[in-house]
Amino acid sequence: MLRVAVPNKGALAGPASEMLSEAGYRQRHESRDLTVLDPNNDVEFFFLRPKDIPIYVGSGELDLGITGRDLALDSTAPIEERLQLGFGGSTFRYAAPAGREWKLDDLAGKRLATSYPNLVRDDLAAHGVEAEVIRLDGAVEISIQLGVAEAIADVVGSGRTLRQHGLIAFGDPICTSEAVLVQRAGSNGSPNEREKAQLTARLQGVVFAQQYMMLDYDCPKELLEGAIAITPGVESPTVAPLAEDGWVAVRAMVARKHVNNIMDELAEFGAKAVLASDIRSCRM
Ligand SMILES: Nc1ncnc2c1ncn2[C@@H]1O[C@H](COP(=O)(O)OP(=O)(O)OP(=O)(O)O)[C@@H](O)[C@H]1O
Ligand SMILES: O=P(O)(O)OC[C@H]1O[C@H](OP(=O)(O)OP(=O)(O)O)[C@H](O)[C@@H]1O
Ligand SMILES: [Mg+2]
Repeated sequence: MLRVAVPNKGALAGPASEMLSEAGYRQRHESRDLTVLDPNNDVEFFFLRPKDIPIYVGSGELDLGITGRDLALDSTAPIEERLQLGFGGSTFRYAAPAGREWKLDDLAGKRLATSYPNLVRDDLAAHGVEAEVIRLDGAVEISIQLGVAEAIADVVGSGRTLRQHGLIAFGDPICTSEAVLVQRAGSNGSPNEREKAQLTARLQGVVFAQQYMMLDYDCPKELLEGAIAITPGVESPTVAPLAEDGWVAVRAMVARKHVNNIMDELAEFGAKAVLASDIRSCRM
């Protein structure tokens, strides 16, 4: 039986469970449940703190886990990314009081508060900056005001928390994060590889389905070549004859973020009845 770790709280918990449900797995109904057995799929899910998930997966006790790339990098556990899941996007950045220009070198000799001390120490070392790293559990943005640090390094989503505390991000992002499926480092080809590959493929199907849409349209035959250039699909589009002579129906997957531009372009080009629909899941 495959044993899989899922975030039990925080920004990643809801979307991770939704993605697993969409991929056909049983998820918990009670937020206090710490395990769920899915006998049909031969998987047991363990609901754990996202920060702890690299430890369980790195020890080999659990086969796969969902966590944030930033948390995975901060952990010293031997784990590797198997799949990017496309949600929980954030950047991890240095920040300090607004009102002056900050550069990375300005951190030399300063106290820097963070919940991700390893990630920060590695980045400071890579830039040759020596600063004192103060480890806090959360609410890091308030630490400067409270006098324990001169600067911070923290997760930035919308940027609202930084603004609210009069802070400004500076320097290149230390890390660009999203939710990732992780496994123990070097465990590809382990005895349960087939089961791990199946869960990975199912999640990949949902990730693709969320990032793509299906486009259908009618196209005059003489414009087909140009229309295919606009919607080349993933492999190549499906083209089928229409009852009316001189027309074909075209079906192709397009990236969700470009769908409206592509629909405008097709309509301008001479396509008719351009329809966009959601994809629930797929295997590529
Ligand atoms: N505001 C946000 N927007 C997007 N992703 C976020 C945001 N906050 C956190 N994350 C992501 O979620 C993960 C951290 O999750 P979470 O906040 O649940 O952990 P935690 O801070 O260790 O736990 P807690 O805050 O409950 O003590 C990281 O991968 C981070 O990049
Ligand atoms: O840029 P924003 O959209 O404002 O989000 C960023 C904030 O969200 C996270 O905090 P969380 O809610 O996890 O609380 P924590 O500080 O206790 O970890 C993160 O640590 C930042 O504080
Ligand atoms: Mg948090």
